[in-house]
Amino acid sequence: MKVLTFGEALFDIIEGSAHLGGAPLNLAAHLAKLGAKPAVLTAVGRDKLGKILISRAKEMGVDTSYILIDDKRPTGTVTVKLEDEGIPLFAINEGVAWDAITPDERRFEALAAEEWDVFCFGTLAQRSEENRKTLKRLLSGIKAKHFFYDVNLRAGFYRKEWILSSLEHSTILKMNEEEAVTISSMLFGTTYACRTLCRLLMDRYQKISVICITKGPEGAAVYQDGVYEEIKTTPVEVADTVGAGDAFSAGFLYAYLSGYGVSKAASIACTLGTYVASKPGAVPEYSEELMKELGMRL
Ligand SMILES: OC[C@H]1O[C@](O)(CO)[C@@H](O)[C@@H]1O
Repeated sequence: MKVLTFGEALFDIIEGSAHLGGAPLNLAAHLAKLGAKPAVLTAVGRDKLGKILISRAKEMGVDTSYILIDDKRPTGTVTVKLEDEGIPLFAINEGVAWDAITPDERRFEALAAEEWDVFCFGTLAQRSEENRKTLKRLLSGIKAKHFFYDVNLRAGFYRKEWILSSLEHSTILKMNEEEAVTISSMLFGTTYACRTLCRLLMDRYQKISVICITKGPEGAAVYQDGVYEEIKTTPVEVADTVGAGDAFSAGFLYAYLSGYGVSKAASIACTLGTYVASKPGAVPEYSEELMKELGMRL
């Protein structure tokens, strides 16, 4: 399974300790752990953190050949404050390496020459003009069976026009419950229930064939071919919810692209997302128990 993710790669500083982070990198790391072959198109600085990030990503089985090195900007960092129930508040530094993901012609050609199973992107990296340009080129130049858009809104770093153009290009859409409320009022001027929102989005965006909505401890919902289904998850004690959504995405994509139906894929995704919420950071080690469970279900 060949996956390309595009966007931020960084370190989350959660209560003083550094963890690998950035939704596209988290997603790739989980996909690699599950057995896919993910590559990340991002940028780090020519600094110590950048070196560590690349070597950790490599160790986990992520293809780092599209991680660009920026001579001027530092590797991205995010300070994460945890609110009640491990809900994170992000202070996302600006002017960092992943704000200028600008591959040269040779790299663009290499990316366009490959056949990807899925190309994954989000909203945050679109905060810079350089990245919006790169993304535009990728969305029209890359050969991928699926275009996975994780809405993943971060306060202060999204605009309606970026979301609308992202929706135009996606075939699989993922958001959480709060993002569903934002999207609903942004697009339709009112807060529709998730089921109605899914139907309206699919009527409007012909390319979208699957929508996932994560609901924290409640589990998730998945919508395909007019069928809306809710998947329950077993609640856990939460360490922090950082990266739980990214782990959900990885579990869903891995299972769905392996040929499982959307409800089974969403259930596996919930297992992985819940596990990540129970551990500090976005990409914790997998326990024996988790691997056994995934092994039995995949
Ligand atoms: O990508 C932006 C932020 O969101 C996360 O990916 C979690 O979903 C963090 O690791 C990162 O700081």
